[in-house]
Amino acid sequence: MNAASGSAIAREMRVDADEIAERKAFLRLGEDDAASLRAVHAAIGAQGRHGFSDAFYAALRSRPALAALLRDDATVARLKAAHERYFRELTAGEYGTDYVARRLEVGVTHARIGLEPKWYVGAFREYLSGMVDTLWTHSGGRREQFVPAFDALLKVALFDLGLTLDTYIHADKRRIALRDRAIESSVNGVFIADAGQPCYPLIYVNPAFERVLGSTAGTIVGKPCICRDEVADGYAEIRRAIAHGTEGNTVLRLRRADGERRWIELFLAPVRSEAGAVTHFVGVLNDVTDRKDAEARLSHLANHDPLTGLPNRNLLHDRLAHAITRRGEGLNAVLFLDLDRFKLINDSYGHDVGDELLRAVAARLQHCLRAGDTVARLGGDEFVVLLEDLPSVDAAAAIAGKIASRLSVPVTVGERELPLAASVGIALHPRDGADPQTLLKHADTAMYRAKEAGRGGFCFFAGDMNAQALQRLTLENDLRRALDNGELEVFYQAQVALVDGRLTGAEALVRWRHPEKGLVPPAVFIPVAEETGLIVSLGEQVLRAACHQLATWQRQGLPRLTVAVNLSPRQFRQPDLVDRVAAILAETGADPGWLELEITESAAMQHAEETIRALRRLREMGVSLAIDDFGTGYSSLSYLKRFPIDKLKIDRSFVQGVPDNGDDAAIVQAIIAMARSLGLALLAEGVESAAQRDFLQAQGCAVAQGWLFGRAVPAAAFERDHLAGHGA
Ligand SMILES: Nc1nc2c(ncn2[C@@H]2O[C@H](COP(=O)(O)O[C@H]3[C@@H](O)[C@H](n4cnc5c(=O)[nH]c(N)nc54)O[C@@H]3COP(=O)(O)O)[C@@H](O)[C@H]2O)c(=O)[nH]1
Repeated sequence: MNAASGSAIAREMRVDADEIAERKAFLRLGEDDAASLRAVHAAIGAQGRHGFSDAFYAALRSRPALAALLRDDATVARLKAAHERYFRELTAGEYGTDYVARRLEVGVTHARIGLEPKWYVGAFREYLSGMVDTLWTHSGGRREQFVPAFDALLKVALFDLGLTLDTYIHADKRRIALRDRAIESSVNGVFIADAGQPCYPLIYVNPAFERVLGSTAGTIVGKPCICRDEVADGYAEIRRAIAHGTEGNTVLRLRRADGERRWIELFLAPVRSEAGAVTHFVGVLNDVTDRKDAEARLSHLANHDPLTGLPNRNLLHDRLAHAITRRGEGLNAVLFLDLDRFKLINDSYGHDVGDELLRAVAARLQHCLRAGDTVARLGGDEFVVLLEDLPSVDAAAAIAGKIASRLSVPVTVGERELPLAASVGIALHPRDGADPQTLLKHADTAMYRAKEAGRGGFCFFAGDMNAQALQRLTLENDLRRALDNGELEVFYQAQVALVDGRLTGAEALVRWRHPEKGLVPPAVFIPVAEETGLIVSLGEQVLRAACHQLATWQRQGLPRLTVAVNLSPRQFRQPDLVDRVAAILAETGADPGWLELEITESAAMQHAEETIRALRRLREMGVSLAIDDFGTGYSSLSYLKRFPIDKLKIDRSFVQGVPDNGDDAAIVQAIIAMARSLGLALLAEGVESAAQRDFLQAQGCAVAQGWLFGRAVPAAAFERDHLAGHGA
């Protein structure tokens, strides 16, 4: 209770004039009593002037419990002043509303400082006893004077005592009422459950509790607080707290009265009797559904790929770590997937199409796996599948095969049918690693091996792959240096007319003169260059060198010959390829009519329409065009007819089989017939024997290239071997 004025307290306690009159009447405190006291007032007042208060408070402070309350000298000084005032008023004979108000104020002050009624009553006795002697002396030992005065003093003292004790009761009531109103006004749901009954029935719930759970107190008070068979998540913590009589808190998924499921955070604490026994539980609860939803959204964002909704690297990592620690008999397989040629699709058709393709891949992967398997996207076109507790290596292979096969079916995006293929690398736990990083790294390494082995397949990790990966990295670094240091050289291999062995042209073939390793064959470094993108600058160096060379041969007055330069698929996909070729021709002064550009059949078919446009522009510049490795891809004849090309180069894998291998012979014959019907020139690659040469010539192939006519050699050797006597 705060320091309210006595009259305000009186109003609150309803101690008005009528109440005062009733109290006085019951005590028989009347005017004659007032007169008796007024008669002794002066004598008693004199007693108060002689250090009565000091002695009184010294007596009070001698009791340890009171000394603790009266430790503060300022408070004691204030109390003494009030006490002396009271002393003056007690026998003054005025016991109306002002007097009452002051008494109530004193009671409130006592209650506020924590002076319990027992101390107050005891102290009051001390106070009164001190007056008896004064009264007796003042009466001069006359009973008829002493008794009325003492009786009047007793009545006033009891009148005061009653008022003061009522202020204590009122202060308690007020405190309890405030607590009740605070609990009722709380925004947190509050309940009290009876700890002495089975299932701890609710005995009180506040309005916020009703709002949170959508039920009225009438329907839930008396109902069990913790259901006997409740096993839902979160209840265990509450059961534990109840069993140990301790505090507990948890978050529960509860169903509101209207059926809606909400997340409720609950704090529970035991309420103990004075003897320490748990008699009740008090609980505070809140609806934390919005917070939980936000947390769930954040956690989803942190753990999932926004494009496909699949788990991301984080979550994969967690699941993989969990799978590793789980003790099981089976194997865990990490499948690292990379889409073949995805970048090409993305670059050619735009990111929207690329995104659509990735979503389709995600859906296919999920479709062909069990619910317990994890499909994650790491970014770009990299996906990882985690298969837990597999019975055997074969099971991993079977699933990898299934994935590769499902991902080999083209995806339709809008009106486009996009070719699809994925290379899959597999690492097994525990065989290939004991932690997520190692397993992922090894699966990645195996994936590269799968890619090298031919796209659209899968490959298990093998112990020596890391060494190979390192070798490959070294090769890549060396190649970068080689490009800067001019370690690449262009060799030339002769192309001859079969009818008379006359030189018709040369193929420019790159060689790498490695400072330590010597001559490195292109089959070793071209795939690395292609994968890393270095092929673009490598290809340009070769084209520039070949154009310089042919410009030199032109200036030497040689009869016209074509110099064929390979264009890698990646180079061919460069949007400014045609401008680059034109710039190199201009820079070197080479005659475009002497230049032939070779693109592989598969590169040409990948983007047939774009290919046609690029080839047309090159053709318009006067450059001739050849399809390399013909027969190894799956050319669409309709496209082939539309390609503005001049020549087909029969792949050496077919040439090698002729004339003995019937299949190869049939293929070579079919290619020759096709070229003839399309009006295209022909060249057979890889002719090593006279028998091959004769067969090809007999079938109508006019020009060939191969070791039979000469290996690829530096320009000077080529001039010596093939151009001597022709002006070089
Ligand atoms: N993008 C570029 N690719 C290039 C470039 N230079 C070469 N390459 C490609 O590298 C692959 C291997 O080339 P290489 O080792 O030079 O092999 C070529 C010939 O040496 C070889 N050949 C020629 N005759 C014979 C023969 O009788 N037998 C036999 N076993 N091999 C022979 O064939 C290769 C030429 O192939 P192709 O280009 O398909 O005509 C190879 O794929 C090259 O294309 C470059 O500058 N850029």
